[in-house]
Amino acid sequence: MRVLLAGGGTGGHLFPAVALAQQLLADEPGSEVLFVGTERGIEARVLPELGLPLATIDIVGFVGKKPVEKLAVAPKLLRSFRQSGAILDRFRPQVVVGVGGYASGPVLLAARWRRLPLVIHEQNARPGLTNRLLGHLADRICISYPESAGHFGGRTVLTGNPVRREMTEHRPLPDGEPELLVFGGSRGARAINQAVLACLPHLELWRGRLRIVHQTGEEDLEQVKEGYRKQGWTHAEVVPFIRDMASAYARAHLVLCRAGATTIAELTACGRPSILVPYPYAAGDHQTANARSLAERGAALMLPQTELEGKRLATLISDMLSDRQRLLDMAGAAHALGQPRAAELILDQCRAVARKG
Ligand SMILES: CC(=O)N[C@H]1[C@@H](OP(=O)(O)OP(=O)(O)OC[C@H]2O[C@@H](n3ccc(=O)[nH]c3=O)[C@H](O)[C@@H]2O)O[C@H](CO)[C@@H](O)[C@@H]1O
Repeated sequence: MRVLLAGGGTGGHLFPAVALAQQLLADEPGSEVLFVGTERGIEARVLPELGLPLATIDIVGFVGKKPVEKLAVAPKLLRSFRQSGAILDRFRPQVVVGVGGYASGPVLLAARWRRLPLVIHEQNARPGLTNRLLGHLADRICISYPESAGHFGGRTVLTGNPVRREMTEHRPLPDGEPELLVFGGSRGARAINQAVLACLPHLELWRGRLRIVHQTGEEDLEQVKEGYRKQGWTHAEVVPFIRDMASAYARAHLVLCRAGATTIAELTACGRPSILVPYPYAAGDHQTANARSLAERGAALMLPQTELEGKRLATLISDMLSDRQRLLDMAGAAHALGQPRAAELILDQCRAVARKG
């Protein structure tokens, strides 16, 4: 099957598309995939490293702009629509899959113009703007949470949110010295970075015993590195971005992170206990809804950002790492919520609507 995957911008949109490409290439070795995104999106950094092909279009975001600025965006939208058409005519996909993020908009519109079959994947319980606007054009809408069906009318299929292949293998909680994985979605989270530095003085008993792997995002890297160094936590690994998240999850006894939909899908696929700090400004506060769905099932602890403070955080981390049975129970509850067949189910929908030939 020849599949065009449109969208990205952030990891939460891109990595489910990577999961689909990996599954398709494994199931049908003769198949072809092409991603369409932007030069500025995470896809331009990540896909070449994975050996997956990317075509780019020029597009800028619409949301949050003033009316005058929106007008200025109009010619760019037209150009991105033409660029998308040219890419579609060259690649001639049998099906186009939109994974959300504004780059998927013009591609899906240009594909519908050419009467190509369209499948949309929505990662969140509350759908993003692009998917809401384009939902009525799609042949199938694959959703990750039953709640989002209401936003799309009919044509939805509950598939779950697929995770990259290397994360689908469940690995039990490791033995040995404890390891804490800290990350703030695909771009890092300043509030988490600062809270972790503020909690170190309250984790004195753990110094030298607890290994921390901390993704900061690009902007805060130096400041966070300096914070660990000043406080004598010399064995923390502080990086702007983690390429091999599967290994990072596998080594972790506890994860401190945001509650983006793809992060949640990975925590449940890998079966890892977590402290979730929802990003409070996400559209419709959807990260709180994501976090709550795990917390209510004993699969995570939710810590609202308003309560994120050094001493409190240190107490939570310390209490959890001291109680292996609690970690194991939480890991088990998380794993029970995983959706290991999500990629296969979405590809089944693609096959059902794909053009022949
Ligand atoms: C602020 C905001 O609105 N964020 C949204 C965005 O988040 P964001 O892009 O942060 O998405 P998620 O938290 O869902 O996923 C992050 C992804 O990046 C990967 N990763 C992260 C850090 C790292 O160092 N290396 C790495 O590979 C993770 O493994 C995961 O695959 O898209 C998600 C999916 O639509 C939404 O649910 C989030 O609410």
